Amino acid sequence: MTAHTVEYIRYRIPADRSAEFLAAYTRAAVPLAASPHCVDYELTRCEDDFEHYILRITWTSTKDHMEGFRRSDHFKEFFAEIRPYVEHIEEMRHYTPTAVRGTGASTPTLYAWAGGEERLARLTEVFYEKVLADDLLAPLFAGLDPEHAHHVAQWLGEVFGGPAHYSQEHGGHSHMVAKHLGKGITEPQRRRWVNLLQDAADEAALPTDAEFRSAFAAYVEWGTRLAVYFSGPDATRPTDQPVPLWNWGAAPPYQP
Ligand code: HEM
Repeated sequence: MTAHTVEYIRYRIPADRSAEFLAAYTRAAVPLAASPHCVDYELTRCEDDFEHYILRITWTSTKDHMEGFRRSDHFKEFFAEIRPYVEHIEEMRHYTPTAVRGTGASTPTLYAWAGGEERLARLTEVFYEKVLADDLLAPLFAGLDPEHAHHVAQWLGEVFGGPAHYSQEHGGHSHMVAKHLGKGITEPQRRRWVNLLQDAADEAALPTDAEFRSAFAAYVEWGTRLAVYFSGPDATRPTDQPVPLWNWGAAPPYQP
């Protein structure tokens, strides 16, 4: 779990000042968003009592908030806008996220959207038929375990938000990565793997909408480049990590 902290600031703003309050916060949000210590923020208004507002700010840590943001020029700009409302604050405290968190089902997982277990099984079946008939890839997969296609379908299913069968039955991320150690995958082989998987996605009738295919392609690009790295001379078996969970939209940049 991350060390992020969530600050809640509860305001009670007299009804006749709410328009200027919202306008001030719209301006204050600019330096707030510009702070490298701010992860995200949201100001919400109570539906039952319009005078009540809650501002939620996720900080990289309490220390970053108190010693980074509070001493920065961003804070000076921010505070200049919201100073008139400080007297209307009812609570201003930091909260530590607990393990009870998650997302709801309002957006289907990539797994569900793709067509679930059956469609991914079809994908890998078609794909490995192509791989075994391919001049560049067939030598890498000589003597392939007949269960391989099924295992890769389980892996993809878990990555795309489906059941955790791969982790439960095979050992998770480091187990999968270790399967590539020492294979010496070349860039032309990686590119061929990507191309054949995209062809297989068409043949196995995976959804063709732009959103699904861009998320799918992004994962395949990411995963194959990792496979090349871990198959190379400098790689060692990584420590145990959870299976990566891929989602819709852009992935955030990797920041160690
Ligand atoms: C998104 C990219 C990739 C994914 C998700 C993936 C997935 C997997 C998984 C789950 C296994 C282990 C299967 C098992 O547990 O039995 C595996 C093994 C393997 N993968 Fe990949 N892989 C990827 C990229 C690549 C690429 C680019 C190549 C080569 C061009 C490759 C070649 C192999 C080989 C040779 C094995 C070992 C097969 C064996 O057991 O003999 N993989 N891969």
